[in-house]
Formats: sequence, C-alpha cells, structure tokens
Amino acid sequence: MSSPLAPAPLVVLDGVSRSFPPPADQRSTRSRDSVEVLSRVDLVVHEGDYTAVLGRSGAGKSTLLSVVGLLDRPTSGRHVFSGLDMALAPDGVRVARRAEQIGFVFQAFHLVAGLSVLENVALAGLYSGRPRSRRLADARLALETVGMSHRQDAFPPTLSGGERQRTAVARAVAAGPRLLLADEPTGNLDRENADGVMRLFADLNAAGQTILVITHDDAVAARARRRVRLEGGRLHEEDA
Ligand SMILES: Nc1ncnc2c1ncn2[C@@H]1O[C@H](COP(=O)(O)OP(=O)(O)OP(=O)(O)O)[C@@H](O)[C@H]1O
Repeated sequence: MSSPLAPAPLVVLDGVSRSFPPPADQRSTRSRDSVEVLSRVDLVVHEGDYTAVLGRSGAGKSTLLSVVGLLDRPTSGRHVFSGLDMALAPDGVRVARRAEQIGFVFQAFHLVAGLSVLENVALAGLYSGRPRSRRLADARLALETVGMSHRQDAFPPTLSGGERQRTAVARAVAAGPRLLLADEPTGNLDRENADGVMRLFADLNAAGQTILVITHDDAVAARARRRVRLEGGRLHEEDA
C-alpha cells in the first residue's frame, strides 16, 4: 500500500485499449472487426521517472504515445494525467493540458524552416498564452541547456541533424512541461548524435524532468531508468 504522503502518479493508464477500423482493403474480404492495437494496457508514470517503451514496428508505440500525449483518446479504459481523468475530459481541457504540461520530440524534428532557432524554441508556451518576452527568456535558457546558444540566430535548414534535434528538445522543454514525450528521437541521427541526444535526456532527467521515450532501439532504451515492452497489444515490464 502506498504511503499517504506519496505523490500521486503523473500518468495512469488503467486497462486502456485503442482499436482502429480494419484497413479498407480488408473490409470486404475479411473480418469487419476493428483491430485492437492497445489491449488493456496498464502503465503508471511518476514525476521524475525516465521510461522507455520498446516494441517492434507496428507494435503500437506511436499509438500509445498519442494516447499518453492527449493527441488521441482510448477506445476504452481510464487515462489519468496530472490528477484528471482525461479519457472523458472535453477537448478544450485536453488541449489546454497538452499545451501547458506536455512537451513533444519527434523523429523528424518538426522545426519551422523560416524561423530562427531562437524563434522556433520560443514557440513553446505560445498556445498556453505566455507573453513573448517570457517565451524568449525561456527559449534562451533552454538553448543554453542543450548547448545551442551559439546557433540561436541560425535557421533549421543550415543545422546538422544533431543540432536540429537538440533545438527540438529545447523547444519541447522550454515551457517547463511536467512530461517530455519522445517518439524515436534518435531515428534520424547517426550514433554519435544519437548518443548526444540521449546524454541530454539523461541530464534533463537528472534535473527532475519526467521522460517517456518510445523506441525500437535497445541502445536508446538502455539509457532510461525503466523499460517496458509493447507486444501483442499488451505492455510488459522488461526488467526490474
Ligand atoms: N489512425 C489509424 N487508423 C488505422 N490504423 C492505425 C492508425 N494508427 C495506427 N494504426 C495501426 O496501428 C498499428 C500500430 O501502429 P503504430 O504506429 O502505433 O506502431 P509503432 O509501434 O509506432 O510502429 P513504428 O515503430 O513502425 O512506428 C499499425 O498496424 C497501424 O497501421
């Protein structure tokens, strides 16, 4: 039994399932049953955790990240984020929570080519209404954290892959999210740059950042404090 003083978990997935309609080319010839990609998944993430979700291509990792990141709703099950039941919350509440409390890093960086590095990072907090002066100050600090201050006036097309991803990480953490969600963050990087980004994640976590990273790469997962694996729609603990 947990202590009454123990902090509430940041994320709780309780019996979460997510189904999709069958692919169009299979609807007439095969079963019309929907495909259950996540099947009664349970997951608890506490503040300060650093968790890697492993799984083969098609295992449902991005689907899981979309649910945890409030980009998608489960078909059934309970999803609590930051103390609020999100599976049933109205869209407006979900969008606000996502903007204020979750930072995303994707494999493809998703930087805006026509904005400088500083301006890209200062986009963090825009949707939760932070004033520009505050966003710029936060962006400068985040760029310092990821070692990109010297490139703040550069434009994304002139950056290396590693620099682009460090910029994307700065943008994800600049507004101080409670949760950093990363989807294959090293997928477009060579080993050296991948190592750099994973060192950065370890440093952020050591400073208190809660991180959930999804990856098919054991070397990336090895850097996390906890590993879980998605297989057959279910989530299994990899090791103690
Ligand atoms: N919006 C959707 N509509 C229908 N099927 C979907 C949808 N999103 C995902 N799927 C299906 O769910 C399954 C899991 O996809 P998902 O992208 O979550 O896997 P993944 O583990 O992230 O794969 P990868 O490592 O290749 O990115 C796939 O079979 C995919 O086709």
